[in-house]
Amino acid sequence: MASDLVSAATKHAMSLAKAASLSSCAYVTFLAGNGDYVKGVVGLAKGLRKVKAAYPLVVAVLPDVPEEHRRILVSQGCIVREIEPVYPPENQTQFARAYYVINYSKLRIWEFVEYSKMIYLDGDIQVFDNIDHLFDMSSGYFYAVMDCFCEKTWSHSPQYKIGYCQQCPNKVQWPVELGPKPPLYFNAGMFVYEPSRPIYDDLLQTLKITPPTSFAEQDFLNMFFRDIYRPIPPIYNLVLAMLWRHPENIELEKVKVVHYCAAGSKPWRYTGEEENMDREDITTLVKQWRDIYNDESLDYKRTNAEGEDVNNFTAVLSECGVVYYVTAPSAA
Ligand SMILES: O=c1ccn([C@@H]2O[C@H](COP(=O)(O)OP(=O)(O)O)[C@@H](O)[C@H]2O)c(=O)[nH]1
Ligand SMILES: OC[C@H]1O[C@H](O[C@@H]2[C@@H](O)[C@H](O)[C@@H](O)[C@H](O)[C@@H]2O)[C@H](O)[C@@H](O)[C@H]1O
Ligand SMILES: [Mn+2]
Repeated sequence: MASDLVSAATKHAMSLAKAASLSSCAYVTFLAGNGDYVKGVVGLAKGLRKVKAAYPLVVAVLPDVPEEHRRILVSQGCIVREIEPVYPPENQTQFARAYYVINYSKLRIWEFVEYSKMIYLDGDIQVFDNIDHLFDMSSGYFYAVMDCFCEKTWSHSPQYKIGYCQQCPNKVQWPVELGPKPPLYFNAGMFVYEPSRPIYDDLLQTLKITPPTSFAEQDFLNMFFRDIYRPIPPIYNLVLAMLWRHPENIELEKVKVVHYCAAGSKPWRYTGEEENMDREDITTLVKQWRDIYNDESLDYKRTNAEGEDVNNFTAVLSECGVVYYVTAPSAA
């Protein structure tokens, strides 16, 4: 009995793996620790399913992500890939947020060369409209949405100190005495990129000789990809602070991707107490995230070639000790 199941599972996993390798695009996110960000990733997996994304969601997990969280992600149709941490050189830098040091591990996703193009999404992002078309953009560039420098998290920067922001470059001109205007700067919570072994090796080699800075891997990626960075519209990564810092640049009804990065905005731990968190647009966006997260109809249903629900199949397998991470053809 168990041996039949195992051979069936092997065949099933191999057919799915073959299907996944044919579709050389995928979404990818990053998960670290044993805390509640796993809820963000589950919400993202369900959101991609709701918009009928055509590609799987790969989750790059650090070794400290517990087995139970990995099972939850597999049960939601995710492809779970363990990565080793990446640390910046020894430094005295004060990161904008202390935990940013773990975000350098995101660089491992350049090693996922079985995919020709990937869209990286932070675990605190939700996709409310299909964005598969972004995979069709010209290759050879790094696509991401421009960030905003107006939040207190930027108070260390010359931009913040003089009130300059790339979102409104004519409001406060960049003073000549500060030298050339800073190049366009992207938010690293969402980007379209091409995995590549040579670029991966170059990233890690370059990191070894690059002193860390406040926004950790985001600063590093902006420096590294400066020459091929192409801005894409903010509808693809609404950094929430834009709603109160640059509302003139945002048409909320057209936004496809929301990034819950403002302090206090993580939907799975939202209380509404922090600054700006009582805004109607924020409470609405948090509810929209929670509606998806709590929608059981969006849970992943594993089916075989005959379309039969095989969820119990996975459960039975795990009972007889066979735990495998099925590479599903699509998390959606
Ligand atoms: O404890 C943590 C902190 C961060 N992350 C991952 O790292 C990303 C970047 O961190 P965060 O989104 O909190 O930064 P922000 O965009 O809010 O500055 C998160 O979205 C998660 O994917 C994680 O998995 N566990
Ligand atoms: O490790 C650095 C992080 O830097 C970025 O977050 C920041 C940035 O967006 C600021 O502009 C905001 O003011 C701030 O709130 C927000 O946390 C990325 O979202 C995240 O993925 C990660 O790269
Ligand atoms: Mn984020």
